[in-house]
Amino acid sequence: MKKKILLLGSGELGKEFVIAAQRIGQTVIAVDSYENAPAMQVAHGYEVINMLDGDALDAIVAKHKPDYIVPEIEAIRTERFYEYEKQGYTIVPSAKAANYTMNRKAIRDLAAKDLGLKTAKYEYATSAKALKEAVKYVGMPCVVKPLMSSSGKGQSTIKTEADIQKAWEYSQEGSRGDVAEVIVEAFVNFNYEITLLTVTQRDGKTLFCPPIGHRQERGDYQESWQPATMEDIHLKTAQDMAAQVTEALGGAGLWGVEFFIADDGVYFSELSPRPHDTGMVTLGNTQNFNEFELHLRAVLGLPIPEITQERIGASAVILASAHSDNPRFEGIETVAIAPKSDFRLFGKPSSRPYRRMGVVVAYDDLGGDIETVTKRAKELAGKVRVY
Ligand SMILES: Nc1ncnc2c1ncn2[C@@H]1O[C@H](COP(=O)(O)OP(=O)(O)OP(=O)(O)O)[C@@H](O)[C@H]1O
Ligand SMILES: NCC(=O)N[C@@H]1O[C@H](COP(=O)([O-])[O-])[C@@H](O)[C@H]1O
Ligand SMILES: [Mg+2]
Repeated sequence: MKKKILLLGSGELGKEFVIAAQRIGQTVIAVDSYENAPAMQVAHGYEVINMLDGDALDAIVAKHKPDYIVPEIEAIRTERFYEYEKQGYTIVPSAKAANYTMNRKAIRDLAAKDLGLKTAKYEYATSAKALKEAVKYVGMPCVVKPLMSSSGKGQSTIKTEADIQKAWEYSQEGSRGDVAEVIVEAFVNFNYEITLLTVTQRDGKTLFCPPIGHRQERGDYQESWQPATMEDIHLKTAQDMAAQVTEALGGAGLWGVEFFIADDGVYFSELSPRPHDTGMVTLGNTQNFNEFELHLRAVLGLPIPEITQERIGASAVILASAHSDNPRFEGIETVAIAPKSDFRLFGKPSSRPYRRMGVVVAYDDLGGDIETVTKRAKELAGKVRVY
């Protein structure tokens, strides 16, 4: 069962996935747009290409003939995946899943229109003028996001009409790919938000991890914790929605399905067809298998007997404060000496303000206090300076 995996995207999430794959003897070729990306540092081989360039993608697929193609980022010419699937390649989780989730329009229309799931009221716009109309339709406050982006890039909130032009310009700076369109969503005044890690398997059985709570700033996650305290009825609703969306997209793998929980119920937000950044909390061994190991098992078609919560935990991000081509880390000792805590530094070769460079995980026994653990993770991460 030695398989070759072509990993498209080589950030921190890919790196942990490669480590999980290495541990059971799989071969991984890591791909990204720059050299020495985190996952490349632990893979068997690497390729540096622009993954939005379909011809460049075709060339490396033909060169490596992988058993599995595993997307890791949101900037890939995923239209080509349908062709690879026809040629007999396995795309993880499936060509449709990777293609639909790459573009907010495809996945939102599938969830809201085809499946009838509850989402924020939304509209699309292709110009500043159209944005103005769209804002009128969804109402203020509302959130603007490029159709192709992630980690909050190009995302802003419109509170008054004066914000509209700025929001359009900002969205165009943060957009990946050649798509100039944005989605405008009514602001959901949620009480809390969660990621529901969902595992679809080749045998058809879908498994759920305990829900992960998280807090976001600038559209990017700051802390996550597991388990999130939530009402059973909301969890059940979220699980039903996650099962529906993942089934409609098809394929085997781990998915990060995002929900907002508000007074009027559970809203589907979006999903990643791969390990989720907020799921890095599982690196604190909060579960019997972390999210990367689960993804790998599902990809390889290895059985997963059960998913159990082994302890409670939290993660908090370590962000850079400056641009550097040789980032330095200060304060790691403070984290290292703290009990029931651990950290990862991703090894990104350069930094820029707010770039995620590492993560602190803190944990406690089942029955411990999740708020205390989260506070500890956050305080420890705050002791690290990257510049
Ligand atoms: N309609 C909304 N109402 C309220 N808050 C929102 C809305 N849309 C997004 N947010 C906030 O912004 C965060 C990031 O949004 P979203 O997940 O859509 O962006 P993203 O760029 O895809 O991020 P990532 O790639 O990290 O998942 C959400 O987790 C939530 O906190
Ligand atoms: N929310 C998506 C997410 O967290 N993706 C993770 O961030 C990396 C890009 O980081 P970079 O922008 O610092 O290169 C991606 O490669 C992936 O691991
Ligand atoms: Mg998100």
